[in-house]
Amino acid sequence: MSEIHSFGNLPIIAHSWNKDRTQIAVSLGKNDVRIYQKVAGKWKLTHTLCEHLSRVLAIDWAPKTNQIVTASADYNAYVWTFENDIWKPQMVELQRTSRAVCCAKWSPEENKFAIGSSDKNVAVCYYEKDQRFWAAEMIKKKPKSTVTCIAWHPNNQLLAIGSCDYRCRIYSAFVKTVDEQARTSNWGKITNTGELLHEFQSESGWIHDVAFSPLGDNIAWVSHNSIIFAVTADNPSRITMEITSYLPFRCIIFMNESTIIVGGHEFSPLIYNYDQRNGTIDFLEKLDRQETSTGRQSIGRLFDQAAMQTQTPEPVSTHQSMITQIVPYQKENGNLKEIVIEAGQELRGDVDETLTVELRSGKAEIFGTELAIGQKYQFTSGMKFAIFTYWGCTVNIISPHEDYYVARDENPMHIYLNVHGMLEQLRQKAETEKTRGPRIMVTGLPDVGKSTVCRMLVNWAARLGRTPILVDLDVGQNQISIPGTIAAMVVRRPASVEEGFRIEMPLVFHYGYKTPGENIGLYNEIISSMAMYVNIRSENVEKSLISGVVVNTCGYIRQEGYESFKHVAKTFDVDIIIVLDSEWLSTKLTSDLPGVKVITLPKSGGVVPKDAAKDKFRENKIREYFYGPRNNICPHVFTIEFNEIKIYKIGAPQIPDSCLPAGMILKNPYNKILPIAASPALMHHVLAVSSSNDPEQLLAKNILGFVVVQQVDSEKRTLTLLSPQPNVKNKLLIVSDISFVDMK
Ligand SMILES: Nc1ncnc2c1ncn2[C@@H]1O[C@H](COP(=O)(O)OP(=O)(O)OP(=O)(O)O)[C@@H](O)[C@H]1O
Repeated sequence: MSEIHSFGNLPIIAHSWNKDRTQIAVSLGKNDVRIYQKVAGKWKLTHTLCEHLSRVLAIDWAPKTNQIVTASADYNAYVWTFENDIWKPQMVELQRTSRAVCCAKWSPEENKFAIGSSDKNVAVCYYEKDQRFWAAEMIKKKPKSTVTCIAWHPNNQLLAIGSCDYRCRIYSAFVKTVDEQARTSNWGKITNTGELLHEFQSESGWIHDVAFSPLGDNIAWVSHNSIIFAVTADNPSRITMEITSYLPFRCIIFMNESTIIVGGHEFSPLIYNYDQRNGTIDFLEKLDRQETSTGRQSIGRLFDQAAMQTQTPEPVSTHQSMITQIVPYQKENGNLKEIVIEAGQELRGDVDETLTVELRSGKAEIFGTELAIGQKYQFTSGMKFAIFTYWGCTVNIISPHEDYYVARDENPMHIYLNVHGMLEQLRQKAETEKTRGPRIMVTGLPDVGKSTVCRMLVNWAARLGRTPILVDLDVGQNQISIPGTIAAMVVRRPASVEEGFRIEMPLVFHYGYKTPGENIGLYNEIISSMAMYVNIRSENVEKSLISGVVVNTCGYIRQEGYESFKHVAKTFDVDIIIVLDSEWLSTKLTSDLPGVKVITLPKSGGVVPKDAAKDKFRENKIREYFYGPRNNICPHVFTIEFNEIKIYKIGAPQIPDSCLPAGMILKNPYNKILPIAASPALMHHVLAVSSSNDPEQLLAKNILGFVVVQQVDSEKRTLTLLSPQPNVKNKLLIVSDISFVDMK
């Protein structure tokens, strides 16, 4: 789809948009720059910038600082600042430039810009605050001919230029005065301004335009001989080129890391794909889908008398003449930002739509999982993350929103790391003394980061080759299994940044509710069963014994909840209790559990109550169970007869003794195993498939998996089930209070 904006009949030599695309600055090949503003859907000329004495060849409007740089054939460049409804010019001090200034571009951070000129000069310009003028640092190793184009690397410190000596060069554009420190780059070490890092030889065409990809890993340029060139930072010695049969190209941009758009004398923008791995550039499509190449025809017609005489009507094309420049109008993937995170700081994100993170240099981790350099991690709506760096790092973030920030507040990560250090010492001691490794329970009020601390502790342990057992007793938001269960697993490798733990052979017990308070007796009983299995595993596998156990709890601390904490501590025989952000709780636990070491830790400022998001989280967790973390699994839907399965409910309602038949005493109703008949009341409920064949053992045995009731046909006496398996592995099912409506 194309939109046409018209600014008269003269060719547009250069143009640049303001930040929100409501204004545009154009050069129509004269010595002025015209600024148009959209008023009631029409472009209205609002300002004319008159200071140049000759043709304006380049314009760049810095979106954030709202400054415009213009370059002209009058050998000058000006920076225009908008004050009191007037654009005020200030000349740039380009002392050694005595030919036309052909190109000018702001750096991504807009604290400097670069210009290129016909007398082979390239200058990086910045504002001298003390003396209040725009100074220029000239690049010494200059090209051997006119500098025609400039592109900035997203890291703000590398500059690519193309020139008429058929070469494309990458220079360091680090300027001491404005750049705090030199950044790392995958194109080589950045040092002083003008250091030449790469020189790429093109065939034999003047280079008209050059571009870096959004992440800066690739560079591409076009030359007058209709060739597209591209190089990737991973292999800078290999220049990929595509010799095309089109008319010469004048401009090039990257849409993403591999998609390139070129334009020029052909009238229509063309899309190509650059495959860095295979070293190929392949044509994809014409953006302006014309049947015939209008540029070729009109040029042909200039020399073709016969054609002129017959006066064939000019074919209609969106572009009626050469394409001089391509500028992104609306970015599909939001803005890319390079962010430097200082040592000990955390970058936190609460994702609105989608967000991509890439570690460019240094070391960093997300909740204890190390990030790999160059790998892109994607987060979707509602996800939270925190990138912590112990040594300092640089990351690229692509997000359509500003849904991330670098936290400057006091960060408890060092304290958490110290706890990990202490646990590791205990493991080493256990290893030498052939005893048991540490068993930790993490408690606290709701939403203080308990699950996150557990995740970090087991991730750090796994990174050292340990295999701790993670036990998650959080029935509302279990990290291992679906809501309404408690679960345990051996952690052999750190959790995936995007998908969490890789769940291999988890041990899962059915509970059936999202808070322990719904049936605290049942909750405590299944905790006892779980503890028994975990103890057996630890005692029988030496590595597990040494690596220890990390138990996550619910934030349920009412009277019975507190008693439940003590029950957990006793059944799992924990040595250390970590209490997050609650002096009251740690004091009480210290006095009630004298043999256990209680440590109080602060909560992270990044943890925020997620009440509204909890239901969404639960729904996502169940969806993930059936459809996979990336929606890449296709579950089964099948029908089963009522008599093929037996459904049970655990826990009878508490009935006052006065309501029971005389003499009858209802003992422990919380763990009563009640057979129930299949009925429409089961619709959308999760059913846990027990590993037991004996109904009496339903409480003591673990769960094999889950199904969801999608339909109940009382007439045909059938149930339609959503299931990860094509059948139900066992015939005894336990109904859960948790439901899932499959909207897919
Ligand atoms: N440092 C951090 N920066 C940003 N977000 C964080 C940080 N630590 C944790 N979070 C996020 O805060 C939310 C709450 O954390 P978490 O689930 O660990 O708390 P909890 O105490 O276990 O909650 P609950 O009581 O519901 O079990 C989660 O979405 C988690 O990803």
